[in-house]
Amino acid sequence: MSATTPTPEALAPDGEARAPRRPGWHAFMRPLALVPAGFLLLLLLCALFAPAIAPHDPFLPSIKNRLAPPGPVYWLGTDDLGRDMLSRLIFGARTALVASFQSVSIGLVLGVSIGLLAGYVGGWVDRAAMRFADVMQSIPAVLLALALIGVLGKGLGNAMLAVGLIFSVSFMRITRAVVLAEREQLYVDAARVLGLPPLHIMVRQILPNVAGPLVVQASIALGTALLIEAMLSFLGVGADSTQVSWGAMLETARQFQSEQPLLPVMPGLAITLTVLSYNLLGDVLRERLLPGGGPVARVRAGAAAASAAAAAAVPSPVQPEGADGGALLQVRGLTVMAGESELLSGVDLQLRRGEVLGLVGESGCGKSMTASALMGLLPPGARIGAGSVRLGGQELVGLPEDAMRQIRGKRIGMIFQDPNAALSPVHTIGTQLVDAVRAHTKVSRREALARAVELLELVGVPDAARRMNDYPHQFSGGMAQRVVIAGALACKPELLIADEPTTALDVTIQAQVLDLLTELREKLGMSVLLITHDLGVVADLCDRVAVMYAGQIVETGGVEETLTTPRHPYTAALLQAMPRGQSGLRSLATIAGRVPPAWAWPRGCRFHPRCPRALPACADASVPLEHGVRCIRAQGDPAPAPASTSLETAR
Ligand SMILES: Nc1ncnc2c1ncn2[C@@H]1O[C@H](COP(=O)(O)OP(=O)(O)OP(=O)(O)O)[C@@H](O)[C@H]1O
Repeated sequence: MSATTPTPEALAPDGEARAPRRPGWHAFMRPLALVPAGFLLLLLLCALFAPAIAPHDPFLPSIKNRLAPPGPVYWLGTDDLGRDMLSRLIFGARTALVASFQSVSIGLVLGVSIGLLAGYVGGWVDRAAMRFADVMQSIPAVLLALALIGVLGKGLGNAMLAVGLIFSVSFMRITRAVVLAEREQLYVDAARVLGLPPLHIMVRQILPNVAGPLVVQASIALGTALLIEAMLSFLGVGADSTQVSWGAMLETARQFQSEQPLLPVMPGLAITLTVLSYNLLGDVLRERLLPGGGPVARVRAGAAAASAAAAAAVPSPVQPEGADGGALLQVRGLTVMAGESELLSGVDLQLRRGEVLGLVGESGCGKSMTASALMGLLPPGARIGAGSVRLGGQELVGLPEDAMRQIRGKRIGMIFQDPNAALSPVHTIGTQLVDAVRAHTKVSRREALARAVELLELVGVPDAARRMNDYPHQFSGGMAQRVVIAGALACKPELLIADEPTTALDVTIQAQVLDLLTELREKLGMSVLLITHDLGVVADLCDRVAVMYAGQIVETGGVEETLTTPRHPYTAALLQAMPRGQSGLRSLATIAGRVPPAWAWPRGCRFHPRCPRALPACADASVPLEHGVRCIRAQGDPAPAPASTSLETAR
């Protein structure tokens, strides 16, 4: 791999990735959608312009014309008090729409707020919300509405408040379910890594994903609300005599149906057609907006940015370095626990300014856990048991969350393995980069936009200004990773943690992204902690390497000496297990066995059960890391483990 100037990948010209096919808004051009949409539009117009449209005063009685059949003056006839049925229907549309929108809005505001909080915070808040929802849903909606009206008093406003409370339960459940799924997504981790506050993450990152299901549910709820309003007005606890309600018109019609059989037809039809229209429209929206056919439908196919962390537009002040000997990052004895298990045991790392340190090891060795501990973003259940993490002399372990949020993104940036998952699918790249820039920097939106374009240019995204308006799914994997890197650099962090930044990418693109990292490190002078499985990448990019096994650093040193004369048998085994271009059809060496789980780290040297050079003493007591190696043979006998190789071979 050569460190050449990054070029946009050839596989996807201009970085374009084709978006998955999905039904467009032309879905609304079908009769199934046009007819209900047209009907609802007509209703809306009636509601808005009722006084202008209605031919008569809907409240003006005319006893001499009572129960008149349809005719040239009263097109739809009159009711028992001689009031014009057509005018009452038109005014009834106003009541129906206001009441249903009012209750659905109440339901949405309440349900979405509680659902967001319950899903995101979890714990007792979630349990309390769910038990409350269970109780509410075990009672039939109309009974509950009647009970609430009993407490709140009669009247359409109270009736709709009651209905809104009932609806809030279903909105809450939907929101919570989506939040539970979304909060585990990498783009949410990415937002945390940026140092964005929880409210911002909930509202700006997660909430847009709930929009599709909510719109569908709301359209169905509008129909239900209208039915409940009609029912309550029919029972005499909804609309009063100053309002016209289709439900109340039906009640009157019931009483005088024997004298005027046409009386219930029009209000009945109005209710039926409106509810049907809401439901048909809900079906079209479902097809358009929900997974399997919608914009929110996991269109992650190629995004990657808002992730990383980063902050201030100017380099943040570095604390006095004191005893850290010029190191930017100094990790000492870092131990991470989950219950009784040690996931990391006394990890020591040191990273100088402008240096690239590779952290390597098999899957399950603790590389990502180390990165999470450095960022102060351990998964639930894991905690720091001991040790210290100093960044530019400032201790990070034990720092309050607010202070840590100022470090994340601002002084430490992070990029992730899967660029497609690291970006929010519902925001443009421009919005996400602007958020990244403004997370820690007080700049205007215009300045942040200019900086975002600069960042995209810096990471080699062609036609940067135009691409600001694109969504993540419109970027290829390599381009998406460039956007993620741009997000991570938004505030010029001193340290960039790159957690397997190329694993999810095509081989040809991997080289370009690695070249980009090399170039950026030279240009910006930042330190990089590069987590990888690939010793070839380490040989290419890193100055020093730390080899990790079973939650411990087992060997650390300069890249050249460590990869050419490994001293720990595990490093030697990793090198032997590397595929080499010139090896022809030679079968690949593997390391026998697998990394044990954290609760079963072996006694003594943790690698001894898999080590070809193990001595009986290796199982006796744990081995300290001395002179950069954690092996009693290497410490007693300076001869390297048998895997000497040249750096060129490693590459
Ligand atoms: N949330 C968690 N709770 C408890 N143990 C965990 C948790 N996450 C990871 N572990 C354990 O911690 C150890 C280290 O895992 P980690 O993900 O850091 O390994 P890794 O080297 O980064 O692997 P990979 O390369 O696959 O990402 C493993 O034994 C893993 O099972």
